[in-house]
Amino acid sequence: MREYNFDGLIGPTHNYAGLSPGNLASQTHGGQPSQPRAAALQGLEKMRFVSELGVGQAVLPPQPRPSLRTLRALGFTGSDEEVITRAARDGEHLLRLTSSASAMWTANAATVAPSVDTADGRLHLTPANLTQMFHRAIEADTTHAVLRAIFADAKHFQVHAPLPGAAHFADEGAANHTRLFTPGHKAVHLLAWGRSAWQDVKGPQRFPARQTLESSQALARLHQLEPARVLMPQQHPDGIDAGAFHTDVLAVGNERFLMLHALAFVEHPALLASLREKLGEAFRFMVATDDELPVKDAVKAYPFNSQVLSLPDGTMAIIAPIESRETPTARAFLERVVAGDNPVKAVHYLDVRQSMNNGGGPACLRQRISLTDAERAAITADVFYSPALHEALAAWVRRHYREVLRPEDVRDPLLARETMTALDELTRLLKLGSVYDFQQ
Ligand SMILES: NCCC[C@H](NC(=O)CCC(=O)O)C(=O)O
Repeated sequence: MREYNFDGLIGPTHNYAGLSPGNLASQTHGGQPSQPRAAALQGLEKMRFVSELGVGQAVLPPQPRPSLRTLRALGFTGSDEEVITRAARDGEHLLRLTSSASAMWTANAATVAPSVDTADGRLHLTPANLTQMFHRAIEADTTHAVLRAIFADAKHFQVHAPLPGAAHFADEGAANHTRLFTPGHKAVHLLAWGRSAWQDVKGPQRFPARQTLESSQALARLHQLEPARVLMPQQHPDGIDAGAFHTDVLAVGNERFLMLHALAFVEHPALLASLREKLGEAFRFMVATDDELPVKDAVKAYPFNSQVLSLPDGTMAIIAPIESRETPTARAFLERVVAGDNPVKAVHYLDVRQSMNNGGGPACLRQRISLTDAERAAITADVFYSPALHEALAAWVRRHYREVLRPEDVRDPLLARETMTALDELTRLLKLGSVYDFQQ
């Protein structure tokens, strides 16, 4: 098995609309101009870096925005241009909600269980319904279509439908999922959650908890995971109230290593004890206390939203956002990790600032999918990273993306046209077939 990081290609409408309460970066940068072209190229550079480390890399496409399908479903009629002009008359907010390039954060696209962990020996994927935030909920249908197109071979893959219902089964995908394993032990899946639909659990006071316990339970069932190898910790309500809207803002794990902030989970010492019991002596962890790394710094600098990657030489490397190098407490923690008794031997700081300014670090930008050789061979879409694909995608970005997008630009009907032209070309470049509603 080899892990592939499926990064979201940042879409042409990348903008700062302040859409996510509880996500402090989104709130802070709302209304500022964005740089879609630079954003997409930053994302591609991260893919290049990861690939050059010898780690599997692949790409997932952006989604059509503004979502004309959504605007039509809300009653705006006429040609594409008329739909946008009419929606703009009702104010900019609806256009902002339907123009977000938020599908770039593919950690939220789905939750995945590799075939070694599932009862039927197939790889299971469930697109996240993202019902907690309207601008993200409209991603689910297209994500489902894209995953069905890529993971089409039913012998190897099962792509489930997004979880049904609204608030009860709110699901944010792999941002709340961590898979850990040690030699000689089966993998353990951590499926975290922030609130319960039915049980009386103390949740955050200030900001919304996005994922429910009941969703995590449904994912464990759908993916046919062995119940004894699943743990469902609660995200710490104080962590959520400090801006950790997803688990991956305060915790990240890989194979036999987990690093976390003390406010990532409720009762983290008990969680670490059960992990030690399930994974044995080889399991390693590093906890940052609030004294060492104030949660405010962790939310601002995102050291836990790093990618922890297994390298071909058996060691691990951390890909952290440059904000973590600029924040002394975050940097000191990462340096302590590298010096500690664990497999991490290096930390690399990368610039994904365009995405960071909306609350998405290196880990948010990727969906981890472990594939056997046979599974990889069953995928016919051209989504696996290569220097040639990089060149083609960078040229595509330069051809189609605007340099700057101001908040009021979402009113421009040309933006939708440009995006459709770009995405239509992209589906051919990636050999995806017709996955978008405007292609039907
Ligand atoms: N995993 C990181 C997700 C970040 C994402 N941000 C946003 O949607 C901000 C969009 C805006 O405000 O323009 C979110 O909060 O779900």
